[in-house]
Amino acid sequence: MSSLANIAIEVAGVEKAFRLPHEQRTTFKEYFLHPLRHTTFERQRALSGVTFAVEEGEFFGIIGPNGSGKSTLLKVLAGIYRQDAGTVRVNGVLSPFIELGVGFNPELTGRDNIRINATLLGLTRRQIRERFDEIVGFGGLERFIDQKLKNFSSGMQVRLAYSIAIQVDFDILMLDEVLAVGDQEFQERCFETLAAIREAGKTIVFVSHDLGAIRDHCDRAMLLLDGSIRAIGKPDDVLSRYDAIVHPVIGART
Ligand SMILES: Nc1ncnc2c1ncn2[C@@H]1O[C@H](COP(=O)(O)OP(=O)(O)OP(=O)(O)O)[C@@H](O)[C@H]1O
Repeated sequence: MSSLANIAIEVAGVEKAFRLPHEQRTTFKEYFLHPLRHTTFERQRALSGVTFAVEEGEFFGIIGPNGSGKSTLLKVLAGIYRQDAGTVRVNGVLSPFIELGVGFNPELTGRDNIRINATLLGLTRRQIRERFDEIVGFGGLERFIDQKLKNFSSGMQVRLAYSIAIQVDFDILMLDEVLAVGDQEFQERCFETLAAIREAGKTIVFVSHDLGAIRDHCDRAMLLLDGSIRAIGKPDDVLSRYDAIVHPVIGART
């Protein structure tokens, strides 16, 4: 393991569960028969004993089936959720890039949304002015920028959100399944920017169901299953493990 100075993210023994309410009374009759019966809660475990580290400058991929805990983990890293147990250490400025388009207002134009979203992400007025054309240009949104956001397709909204987010100064960029809705050409340009971000020594944590992208771009990958780490290492090895777990019968035949 590298010295701590080279570690961007260090996670040790992280646990996270959600409380899911169960309403016991569903009808008026039940309400009158059992007026004191309360809502009960079921604990939904989302992360269990999660321990790993990401080195500075790494392009680190996280994969796993739906509901395996990937987004919860990113939200714990970002401090949006507090873990129930364990420690999280983040060395450097984390991009607030967790769910694209947070703060977007569908009733406002693309132009106004850039101003608001970029302000929320920490850019000054002057930075927004200076970087405005680059944001619009990267998103290829020149023709749409004065239209209301509700008229943007979901792909266009993602283009806009991504274009703003990469203008924010950060050391660690977290992407949660955000490129999936972009078209092929936009995705390729995004991966070019990600390569440049990495060249600049910054760290990228990339959650995706696009296993090809994980294989092609990540230095290392991690497989989450039911909130636990099932594999971590070279993308090819982790993808094989994923395949063996998700398609065990096929895996057994090959
Ligand atoms: N806010 C929440 N309240 C209650 N349960 C939640 C909440 N967020 C996530 N969960 C539960 O935690 C588990 C992990 O969910 P999470 O969204 O982290 O999975 P994921 O791997 O990101 O899934 P996906 O690939 O579908 O995006 C799931 O069982 C989910 O139902």
